[in-house]
Formats: sequence, C-alpha cells, structure tokens
Amino acid sequence: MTEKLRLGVNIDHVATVRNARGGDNPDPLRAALMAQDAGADGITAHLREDRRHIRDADMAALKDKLSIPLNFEMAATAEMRDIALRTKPHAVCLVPEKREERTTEGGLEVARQANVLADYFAPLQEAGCRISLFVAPDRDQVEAAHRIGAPVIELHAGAYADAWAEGRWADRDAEQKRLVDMAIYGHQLGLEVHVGHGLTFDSVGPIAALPQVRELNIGHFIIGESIFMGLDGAIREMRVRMDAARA
Ligand SMILES: CC(=O)[C@@H](O)[C@H](O)COP(=O)(O)O
Ligand SMILES: NCC(=O)COP(=O)(O)O
Repeated sequence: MTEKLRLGVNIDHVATVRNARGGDNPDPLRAALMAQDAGADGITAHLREDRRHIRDADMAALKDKLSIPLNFEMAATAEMRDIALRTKPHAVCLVPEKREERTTEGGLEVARQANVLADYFAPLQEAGCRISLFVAPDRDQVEAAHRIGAPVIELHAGAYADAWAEGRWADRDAEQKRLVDMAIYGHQLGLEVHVGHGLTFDSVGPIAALPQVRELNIGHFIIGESIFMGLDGAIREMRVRMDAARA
C-alpha cells in the first residue's frame, strides 16, 4: 500500500510580508499554528543568512509552540549549525544559499564536497536532527547524499515548477521525468524522498502521485493563495489535490 504523503507547509513568506513594514504582523507562528490545525504534517522555515524573512526568534517560537515536526532549512554554515543545535528541530534541511538570489536557485553540491558535508552534519545528527539534503534531481547528487549517510533528500522541483508556470510543456515533461527517475533511484537506495519548491495546485498532482515520495514542502504558492481563499482553505485544497493524485 502507498504510504501517506506528508505536507510540510513553509511559512517563510508570511515573514516576508511582516518584514515589508517592520513590526510583528503577520506573525509566522500564528500562520504555522493555523497550518497545524488545517492538517499540515509539518512546518518548514528557512532561516536565511540575510534574515530577509524568517528570523532567529521565529525559529525559537516555532520549536517551542508547535506540536508537529519543524523542518529547519539552512545553509551549511557554522552560524546556522550553532542555531540549529540550540533549537533542536525535528529535521534540518541543508540548502545552498546565495545572498543575491531571489530564491533558492539550485541544489546542494553534495558530490564534490561529500566529506566536508558529512563532517558538517554529524553533530546535528548526534543531537537528534534528521538530516535532509536539498538536491537537484541529478543522479550524482542523489548517490552522493546516500554515500555520506543522509537519511533524506529533498528534490528541488524549481525547474519543473517554472516550466509549468511558463507553459513550456516539453520542458515540463522533461523535468517531471528527472524528478520521477530520481525519486525512484533515491528510494531504491533507501533514502526517504521529499520534493519541494514552487509547487502549485496545478503542478502538485504528478509529483504527489509518485509512491516513492513521502513529503512535499510547499510555501510560496500556499501563502499567496491564502490572500484569496484563506490559509486554512489553501492548505485544505492542496491536501485534497495531493490525496486525489495519490489515490
Ligand atoms: C529551499 C527552498 O526551496 C525554500 O527555502 C523556499 O523556496 C523558501 O525560501 P526562499 O523563497 O527564500 O527561497
Ligand atoms: N523546500 C521547499 C519549500 O520549503 C517550499 O518552497 P516554496 O513552495 O516556497 O517554493
């Protein structure tokens, strides 16, 4: 039987709106608690080095108040590891970060810095955090993640999502195939496979349908859609679409 597909709701862009004016509103913790009530299986938040959305205090509050798992996305820096060791989230997802990028553009380079990364995340694993590596759907990266002992990969769905959004159907099909192939390969290796970045009501179905995928992390679209249908409504609709595709 196909296992339940978990939905991790990323609340970063609630903080983007808050930070546009300063002050405390809207509060990402309030959004996370509402997401929890709407059926989210976990909350994802990305503490960027430049603190453009989520801040240190948000992470601490999320860890303190949530009863569902917190997935702490971060760059592999000494500063972030110290914060994660203090916060002790359920999961740490290591992502590549560039200060000048608008969003996470690519996957983590695992294959060429395998030993460095393994040494980097060992203390986090010892502290009980589940390590996930945010990688492009690329065989070398998936294989390297497995080789260095990461239990989880999150496949970067950005190229697939962009092709959907721009109506480039041949590219969409090619990117979907890359995700399918790497979900199957990662699963064969024994990795837990997650997928995230840029997914929408339209693009989620073919990915949710993959039995090898255990979790989707979705943020920007859900937060944007909540302007029109409420956060609760947007999360429930995403869940309906995921479940329909899974069935
Ligand atoms: C790694 C990743 O995909 C997420 O962190 C997400 O896209 C939200 O953060 P940004 O929008 O700041 O990239
Ligand atoms: N790891 C991907 C994530 O958390 C959500 O990405 P997005 O839906 O905000 O693009």
